[in-house]
Amino acid sequence: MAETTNPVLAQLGWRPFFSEQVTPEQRGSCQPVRVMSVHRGRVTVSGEGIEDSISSKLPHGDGAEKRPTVGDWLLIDRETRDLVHILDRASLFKRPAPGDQRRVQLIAANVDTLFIVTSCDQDFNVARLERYLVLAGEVGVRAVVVLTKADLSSDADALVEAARALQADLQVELVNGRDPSSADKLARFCGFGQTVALVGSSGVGKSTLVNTLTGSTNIETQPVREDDGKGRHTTTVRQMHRLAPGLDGGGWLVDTPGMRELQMSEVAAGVTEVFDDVAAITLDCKFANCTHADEPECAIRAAMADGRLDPARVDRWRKLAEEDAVNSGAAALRRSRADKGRDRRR
Ligand SMILES: Nc1nc2c(ncn2[C@@H]2O[C@H](COP(=O)(O)OP(=O)(O)OP(=O)(O)O)[C@@H](O)[C@H]2O)c(=O)[nH]1
Ligand SMILES: [Zn+2]
Repeated sequence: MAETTNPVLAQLGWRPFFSEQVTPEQRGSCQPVRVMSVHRGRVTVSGEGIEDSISSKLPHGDGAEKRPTVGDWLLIDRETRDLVHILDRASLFKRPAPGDQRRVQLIAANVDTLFIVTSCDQDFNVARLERYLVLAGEVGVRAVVVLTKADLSSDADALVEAARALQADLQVELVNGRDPSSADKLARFCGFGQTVALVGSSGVGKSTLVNTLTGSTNIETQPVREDDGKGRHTTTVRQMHRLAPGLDGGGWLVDTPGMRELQMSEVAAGVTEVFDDVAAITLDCKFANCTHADEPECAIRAAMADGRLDPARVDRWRKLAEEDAVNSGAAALRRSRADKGRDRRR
């Protein structure tokens, strides 16, 4: 398809995964655009020769995942600019809708790399990093641990090692988020057509990093004027930021409140991926349903005893696996919340 070589689309992240989904009929009547931000009933989109706000209503079919979200690729009618189709997503961040656990809230689509941001000072926490790695594994994006505030720490190298030990071949970058030359270490993930997103606790330096990577002084003040479809102009905040041109012609950075708040939803696939070594050892337990507590011939206890497995790591694996089982039902989830509340009150 011609669009694969179109530089405007390529810069927006268009690639064979998307172009291959377009049928010959759609090629004639539709054009692909990427969602830059989402508002009530409307989305702002960018494509070849188009920067516009369009209705986010699909002609047929509804349901949670049938709504466009930030980062989505859409096919729109060349003439009417009506939304025709949402292309399958290469990756999708979602969570249970706040206040209604049965509904799904979409957060961002087609992210290539997730920056898991933590700082060298008080925030560094192995269990939290592991949770984010599980999330990245579940969504299917490449994870990069970004350790900020390198300039404030004297034992940063030890933290880098601790983070690297979490997963084979895990990328860990130590940066001073305020210093562009230091943040340049992240450039190889931010190149032409690439999309990155950040997660991490409050205060670890996400905004600082976003400002440095986009070459802007304040991301909060990048309004876009857009037509609300009724002839009025409203001012909204962009959710996909162009990365600094110095970073190889620019990729994209998704920064939305939903993304920042993201913790974990259901972690099924992810837990086994991050803890694949632990999962492999459980296969050697005598009983398939071993709880690794006091059963005879338990491979997990044996591995802890002879030093092959770190008991603290096994403990975290257990907690995540339990949470996983609980999360698989919304009712069960509410029960667990109630239990946790009760525990805290004890
Ligand atoms: N010395 C130093 N300070 C940093 C670095 N990164 C961030 N800071 C400072 O840490 C504080 C918090 O940084 P923010 O970028 O606001 O953190 P955040 O993660 O966006 O926090 P929320 O907006 O609450 O989510 C600010 O005072 C930053 O200037 C760094 O690499 N080195
Ligand atoms: Zn066992």
